[in-house]
Amino acid sequence: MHIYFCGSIRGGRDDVALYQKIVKKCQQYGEVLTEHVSHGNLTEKGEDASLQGDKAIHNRDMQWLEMSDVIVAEVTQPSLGVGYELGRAVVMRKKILCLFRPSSGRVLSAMIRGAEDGSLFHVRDYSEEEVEPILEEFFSSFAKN
Ligand SMILES: O=c1[nH]c(=O)n([C@H]2C[C@H](O)[C@@H](COP(=O)(O)O)O2)cc1CO
Repeated sequence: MHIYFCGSIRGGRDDVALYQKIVKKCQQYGEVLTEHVSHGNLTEKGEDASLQGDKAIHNRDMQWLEMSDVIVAEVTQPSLGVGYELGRAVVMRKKILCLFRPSSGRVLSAMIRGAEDGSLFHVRDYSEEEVEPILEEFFSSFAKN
């Protein structure tokens, strides 16, 4: 299974430790194409785009999104890139799980919360210690479909 993980990069790296936990768990179920999003040494400047530029990052990520069977997004730290990826994934009719931590004090965008449709687009509120069981539940339901 190909898994596309979305997490904030230029939107801010506050949750990178949590991204690592999510990616590690997802790797029990398949190949995470965007493992770099969870790397501790990736700063909010983003990947080194000096050679090919942001267009190369965008085009590679859109190819990976097309290849993916499932999208897992940590959406607590707001990120334009993650919002864009999710919008594109909806058009591609991918199965999507968005994870949000209300303990952050933030209120999730209506464009994400309101996209929940009970079949392809799922939004789960969670606290950090629940993340692994939530992913287990999500991937086991995915295997049945
Ligand atoms: O260097 C990058 N590499 C990359 O893969 N992305 C993708 C993956 C992330 O899920 C998402 C983060 O977007 P943003 O940088 O706007 O927070 O965009 C984004 C950047 C920088 O915008």
